[in-house]
Amino acid sequence: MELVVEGINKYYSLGEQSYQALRGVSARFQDDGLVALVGPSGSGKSTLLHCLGLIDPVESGQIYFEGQRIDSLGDDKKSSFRLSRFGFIFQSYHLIPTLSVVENVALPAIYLSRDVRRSQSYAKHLLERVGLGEFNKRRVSQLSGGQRQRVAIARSLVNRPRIIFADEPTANLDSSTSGDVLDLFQEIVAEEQIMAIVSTHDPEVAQRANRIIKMKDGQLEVTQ
Ligand SMILES: Nc1ncnc2c1ncn2[C@@H]1O[C@H](COP(=O)(O)OP(=O)(O)OP(=O)(O)O)[C@@H](O)[C@H]1O
Repeated sequence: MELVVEGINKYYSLGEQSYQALRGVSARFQDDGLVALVGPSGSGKSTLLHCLGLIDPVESGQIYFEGQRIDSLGDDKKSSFRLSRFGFIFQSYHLIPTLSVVENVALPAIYLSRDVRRSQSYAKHLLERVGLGEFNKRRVSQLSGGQRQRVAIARSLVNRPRIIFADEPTANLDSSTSGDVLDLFQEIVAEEQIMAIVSTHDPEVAQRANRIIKMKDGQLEVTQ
């Protein structure tokens, strides 16, 4: 699959001033497997992931998925596009503590108005896949960090996405747990032929990547 960005600019307003976090970013991703987005703190990695994943709007420039322009979709179309094609994994998991593990995993499917029972049954299958089959009914607060990130991986897969955006997925994990979570993630991404764009400071992620993209001051520095 192909994701193309052309000249995107993103500003944050800071009181009366504005700060330009992305400066004319252009890139083409095509069946790239695991892509690592690296660069110093504040260089714009999270901002770029949020914009590519249609979580945040861009001020100018265009984003195309399989040739279709997606940044200019209306709000409803944008969110159903995002839910059905993209999955997300965050540094601090973003799981809902009042829901059970299986309910968390099924949630993006429920948001797409999919059948609740079928969504939960697929969620259970995904939890087996990430090694948490026995934890379906637990609350998220009863899980370790590594287990929470496995739940988040399962959740990112529930709508069978084409692209997963992961924002520093191992930043809160110790190195041995990170290694295990990355092994699993890498395996699933390859099996399902999903493209994964991962922002990271973790050299282990970069080592595993099929492609490394470097950011500096809101721009792409070097692509390989
Ligand atoms: N909501 C916001 N409001 C104002 N400025 C922001 C906001 N979010 C990010 N920024 C600024 O935009 C720039 C890019 O931030 P971003 O979080 O994308 O960087 P990053 O490369 O992901 O950093 P890190 O590696 O520390 O996570 C930074 O200068 C940051 O201070």
